[in-house]
Amino acid sequence: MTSFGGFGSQQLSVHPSLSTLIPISFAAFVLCYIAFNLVSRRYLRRRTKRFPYPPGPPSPSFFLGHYGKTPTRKPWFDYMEMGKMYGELIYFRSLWDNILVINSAQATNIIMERQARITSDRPFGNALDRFTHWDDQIGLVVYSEAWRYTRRTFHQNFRSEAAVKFHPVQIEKTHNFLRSLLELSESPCSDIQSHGIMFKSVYGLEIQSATNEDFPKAAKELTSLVDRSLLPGGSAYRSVPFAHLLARFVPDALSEFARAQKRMRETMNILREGPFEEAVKAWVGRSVACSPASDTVSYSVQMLSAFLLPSCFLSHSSCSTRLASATATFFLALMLYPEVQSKAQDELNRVLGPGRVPNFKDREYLSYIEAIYREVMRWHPALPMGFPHKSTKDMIYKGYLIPKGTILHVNIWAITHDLDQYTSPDKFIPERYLNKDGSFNKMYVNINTIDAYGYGRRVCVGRHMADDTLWLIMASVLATMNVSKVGENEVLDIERYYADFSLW
Ligand code: HEM
Repeated sequence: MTSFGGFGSQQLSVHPSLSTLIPISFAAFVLCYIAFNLVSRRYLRRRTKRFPYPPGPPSPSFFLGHYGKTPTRKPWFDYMEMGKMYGELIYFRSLWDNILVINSAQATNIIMERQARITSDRPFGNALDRFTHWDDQIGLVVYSEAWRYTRRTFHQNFRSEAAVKFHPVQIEKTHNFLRSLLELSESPCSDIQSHGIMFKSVYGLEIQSATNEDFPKAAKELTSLVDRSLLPGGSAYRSVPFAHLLARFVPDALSEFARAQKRMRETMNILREGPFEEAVKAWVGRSVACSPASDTVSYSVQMLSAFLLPSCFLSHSSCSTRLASATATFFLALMLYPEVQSKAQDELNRVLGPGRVPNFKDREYLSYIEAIYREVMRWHPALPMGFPHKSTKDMIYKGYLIPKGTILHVNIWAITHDLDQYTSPDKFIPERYLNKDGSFNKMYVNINTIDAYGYGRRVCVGRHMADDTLWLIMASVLATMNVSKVGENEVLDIERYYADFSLW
């Protein structure tokens, strides 16, 4: 009988070590998983004999689909361009995610609004999402009882009539913003002020204080991390099996992926715990100045039975970045279209008299300012590809099958720049929202006509507050100052600053 020793020494040289075996078996498992998914897709495709999938670009790789090949820099332009070849729907696969980009208002209305019952899920909720705590944020959480509960409470506090309680905070912060602009402060004013409105409205916190200025910084950082995953194909890597184990156990030095996911988890922790704890501390110690915001905090303390505020928090913070982005668009428009500014100031002088800063009661009398706000939202929508939705049932649209589980992206930019709907869509023309006599066209009164806020049951739940904030900022700036470019190179600088806000 061969001795273990002799055989063993031979064994060592022939068999791979454990450190080789682990990655090989991991790779084998991933390949089997992909193969299984592709075979089951092929089987499922039998259903499409009657109804084909919508058209889309041919897949560059059998296994990966378009993984790693989807556009990431201002992709809304690419999908608009592709629309010339494929039409209003563009369908493709990234790993095993079926992805549909919707380029038209009509398809959006039918798929996202009329079929909202089955298109309101989000493509998150897997193990990696749980690791990074994505799954407990209202904007990312799957369509579930938890989402319904959070959304209902959010809606109660932010619906049109309730959002009125934020007016004093909005006025205070907007006036601070005007002051800092007038003092020609070097600080990135609109960013700080919009974060200020969000933090003070919800938590009663002053972000200028040394103790909590980390929050807006963390919020901005997180937004940039999350935003890329919201693009078509941007989240396919998140459902790779064991990705969460890589993120959790692989040392940061060995993997950029693990480092980024851990950073995301830490940032999410700062944001979901910190501001709420500070607000409760301040509330208990009565050190928060009595403001309408305190109502929200005291209400939230009562509702603490669940994850309520922490789960809303990411959306608050990332959405203050949207406010900053819309404000930057407004300044860009004033610089590029001085005649718009003159017309708005004529209206303010006529309706309010010279020198008076407008307030919310004046809004209905200021049609041109209203039109400027609407045009800002159309011209450069702050989230041009919206947030991804996911379908929970098969559906048929114009003879095409959109299978259950498809990730749906509306190209908001394509809709707000559709030549059939808007003449010269790349130009900033507030008059498109006005009647011939200068009054505001009633067709656009409903806030739901603003595409920038998204669609269906996941439509932006903070839109009334955003709407009030942006209108007030725009009206107040126009009433108190002239915005113009100083030299020829200035526009370039401003555009870089603006690009920073819009992240892509
Ligand atoms: C210019 C300002 C803003 C824009 C353009 C904007 C846009 C959007 C969009 C496009 C979505 C995704 C809708 C969809 O899935 O179809 C969204 C979701 C959301 N927004 Fe906003 N938003 C803004 C400001 C705000 C503010 C100020 C708040 C909070 C007060 C807020 C809270 C939310 C929340 C919580 C969601 C997730 C809703 C859900 O998934 O059920 N947003 N927003």
